[in-house]
Amino acid sequence: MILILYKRWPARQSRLDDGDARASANHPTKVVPGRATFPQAVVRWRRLPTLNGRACRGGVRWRRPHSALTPPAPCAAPMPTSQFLSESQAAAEWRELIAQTRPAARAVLAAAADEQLPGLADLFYEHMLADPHASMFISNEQVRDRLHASLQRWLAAVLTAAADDMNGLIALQRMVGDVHARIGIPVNLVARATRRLKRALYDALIARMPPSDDRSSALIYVSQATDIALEVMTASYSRSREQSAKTDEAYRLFSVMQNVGTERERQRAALLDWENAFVYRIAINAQLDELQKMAASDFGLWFHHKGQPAFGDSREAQSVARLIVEIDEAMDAAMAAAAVPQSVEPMAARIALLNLVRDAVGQLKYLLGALFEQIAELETGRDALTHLLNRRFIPTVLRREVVLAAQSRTTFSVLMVDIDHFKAINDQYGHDAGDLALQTVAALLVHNVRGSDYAFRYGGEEFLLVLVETTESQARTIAESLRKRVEQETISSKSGEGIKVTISIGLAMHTGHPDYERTISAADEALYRAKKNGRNRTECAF
Ligand SMILES: Nc1nc2c(ncn2[C@@H]2O[C@H](COP(=O)(O)OP(=O)(O)OP(=O)(O)O)[C@@H](O)[C@H]2O)c(=O)[nH]1
Repeated sequence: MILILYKRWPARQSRLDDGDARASANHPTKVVPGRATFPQAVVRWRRLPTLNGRACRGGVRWRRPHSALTPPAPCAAPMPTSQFLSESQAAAEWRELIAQTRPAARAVLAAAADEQLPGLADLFYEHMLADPHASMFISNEQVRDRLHASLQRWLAAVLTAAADDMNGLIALQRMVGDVHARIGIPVNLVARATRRLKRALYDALIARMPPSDDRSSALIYVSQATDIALEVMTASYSRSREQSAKTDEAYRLFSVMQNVGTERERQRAALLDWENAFVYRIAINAQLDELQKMAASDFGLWFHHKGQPAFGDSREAQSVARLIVEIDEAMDAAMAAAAVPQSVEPMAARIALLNLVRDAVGQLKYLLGALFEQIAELETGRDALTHLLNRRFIPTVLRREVVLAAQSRTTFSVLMVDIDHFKAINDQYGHDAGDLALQTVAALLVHNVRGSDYAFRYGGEEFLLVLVETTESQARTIAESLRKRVEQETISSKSGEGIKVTISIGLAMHTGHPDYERTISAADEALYRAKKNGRNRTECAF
């Protein structure tokens, strides 16, 4: 494992402490019906479970669910779970392994964990850094500063795992897999380096223990426990990679897709043409075998060759494919029935077919509309209200910026911006005024950063800015100038009232760590402090 683990979360007070209703599970953030809200923004601050006190000493903490950054695409085909051991199976297997491991073997493993870890971590990273692909992501300095200690913590957790600690242990493996996926460390490389690690551990145990049942038990534990850990990691790595591949692809489509509107009209018309021809032939009592199959129609061909690849493996696309097959099968069945003399009353069979086809085509029209709507959103790739970039592209952009920063030896900053007391603006002036405030702040943000920077709508009244190639002091200056610029603005409501808004900003620098989520988390923590310390201010994570 490259093991870029998260630092222990600082035990911080919950947003409940400052009387913030949105932090309360009993007071979930309101969603404005029919408004440009984000599904992710609905659950903005939530209680995260602890990793058995390891990852979160404070017991619980409140934070925005960053994992939602890579949105749970409703369209994503789930990873076939049978390919991977499920986490509960893995936990059960691990518990059983612990129960079967002899106490003396466990004691030796714990001692080995204590003594051997630094050497083992050296060996692991030596191997990793020899690989040109991995070394692109992990500089020696980073390994020394952060990753070395993370790997040691992981190895200690695996070697000294306790049965009652299983949820945390499994969650740890899942998190490592996710982090590897975000950074782009290939799973085969991790598996290879882990083999080296295992080999070294075997050697250490063999040197430490004479041949005995205890030694065998310790060796079996090392072998099986690392395998289970790796399997959980790999499953979560694969899911994350699949998801990010979809988002990258969406970004690519967003960049290159043209004429979605024209295509939508063309295919709607093709579907209608087919339906009209079908109804006409039924009406004139034409032979059923003269009817064109849906799969062979203009629409069917287009969907098979172009639509399906463009829409991906979404549920809607799968439903379209299924309906096309169902229509054609119903036509085959009706033809077969008509061919058998006196088997069915011919008119009844035709009417049954007509009803089925009309119903299926109705569904197809609806599904087609939904699919094109999704693609149209991709085409713009922008939030409809503010015209800022859609937050789903944050991982794609930040992954690239991490690589560019490493190549050019520069850094970038992340600003988490949140409008203060925005709910009060909605309440006092109405949601139209709230929308106008959002648009105004968004425009001010975009127009007061460089063209090379990125501005995303992150949640309801929250924005994320990425300032490329900026130093700490430049980022601080830009953040403050944005804050002041918004403070100076007066927004005119429809009723002519002047609305004043302020923003709070959390600022974090990319530190060279390849996991961009760390930077977002740091900016998020800083924003939390800015809110807590009075709002209309910038707080830095450094
Ligand atoms: N008008 C409008 N309101 C929105 C939109 N999206 C979210 N909101 C509202 O934004 C408000 C955010 O309120 P809170 O999360 O309590 O935050 P706040 O009032 O800004 O308080 P602080 O952030 O703590 O200063 C909620 O009332 C949401 O309903 C939108 O697209 N348009």
